Amino acid sequence: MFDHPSYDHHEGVHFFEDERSGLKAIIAVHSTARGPAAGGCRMWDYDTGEDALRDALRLSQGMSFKNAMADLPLGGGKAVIWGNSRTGKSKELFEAFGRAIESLNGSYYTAEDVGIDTDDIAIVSTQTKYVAGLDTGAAASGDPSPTTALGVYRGIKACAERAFGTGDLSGRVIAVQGVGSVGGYLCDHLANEGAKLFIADIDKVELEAVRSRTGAEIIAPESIYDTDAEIFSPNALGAIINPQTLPRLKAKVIAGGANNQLASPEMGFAVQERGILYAPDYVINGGGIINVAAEISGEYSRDWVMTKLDTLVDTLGHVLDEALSANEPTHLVADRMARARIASSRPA
Ligand SMILES: NC(=O)c1ccc[n+]([C@@H]2O[C@H](COP(=O)([O-])OP(=O)(O)OC[C@H]3O[C@@H](n4cnc5c(N)ncnc54)[C@H](O)[C@@H]3O)[C@@H](O)[C@H]2O)c1
Repeated sequence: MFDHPSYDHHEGVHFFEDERSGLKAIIAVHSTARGPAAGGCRMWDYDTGEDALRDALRLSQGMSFKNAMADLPLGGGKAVIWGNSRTGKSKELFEAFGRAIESLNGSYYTAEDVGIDTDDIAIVSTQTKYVAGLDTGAAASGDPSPTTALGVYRGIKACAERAFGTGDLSGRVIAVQGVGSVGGYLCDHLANEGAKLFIADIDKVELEAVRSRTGAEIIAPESIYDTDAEIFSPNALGAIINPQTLPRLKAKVIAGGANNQLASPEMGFAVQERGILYAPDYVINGGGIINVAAEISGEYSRDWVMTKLDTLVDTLGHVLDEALSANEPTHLVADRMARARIASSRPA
């Protein structure tokens, strides 16, 4: 574990198996320097346990950085459940997962991520109080996706302002990869402002729903990288900016909600070399965790969430401006800022 390429001084990496329900889960706690680790749970049918581990390690580190950049009193962690979210869910599985979280005594809070919905989280909450993203309850914050999407939309405008001289998106051609929870809400915002949308997804039902709401044009999933778009917005899975896809992109901006968009840090340099402005994913997609943090605080306030979102958009602007003026890749500037924020919170 200590030599794993994605291991970054994680405080704890926990493996859980429950034979009765079939649960196989990994909970990675990257840092609790700023507060309890918080980050969603992803359910995915990984090819190997190694793939699941790599995802848990990378996503949890991303959460530390994300929570720091959103200026939240939270550390970073993430859970992955190894299984098919369409066929592998059961009450027993999420109860076992809830017990796993409870056994960590509050060092990790969970919520929704890919493959997990509010019904699943409600079952988890019967076994542990270290859970957020609930639909009901005194401080319930519900689905974080609309707030994530709002932050991504505002972040895209901040990028457009720097790349095109105006944040106005009317008439801008935008390719959106993934129109699930975040991508779907995002398309609504973009279409409302008059952007011309191309959308791709492997889920035909979601695609059709978004097309009929927004008038977007549907593109085959593999062709989205070749679309003649000014902005590319990834809102599906990670590692989609890689040596195979980057040369195909025509966009001047990459800005979307997906986690871990760069296949490797080197891709951040390659993106800059191509003259593309990249919004670091864990900065632009911090809206959802802000919404979740309001729930964890025990007293949900929409005003507090919106104020934090304003600050987040400003922080993204600082990252972009610093990178542009120092001629540095944006991911490097964001990483430096995030690590400095975490280090300054660590008890002496
Ligand atoms: N939900 C949130 O609040 C939140 C917050 C921060 C980051 N994120 C990240 O945003 C991304 C999307 O999250 P979500 O909650 O919308 O998940 P989701 O499961 O609702 O949506 C993901 C969509 O991507 C599609 N997809 C999968 N593979 C694809 C492919 N090869 N090409 C095109 N589309 C594909 C899926 O069919 C699905 O519609 C994830 O990377 C997630 O980690 C989500």
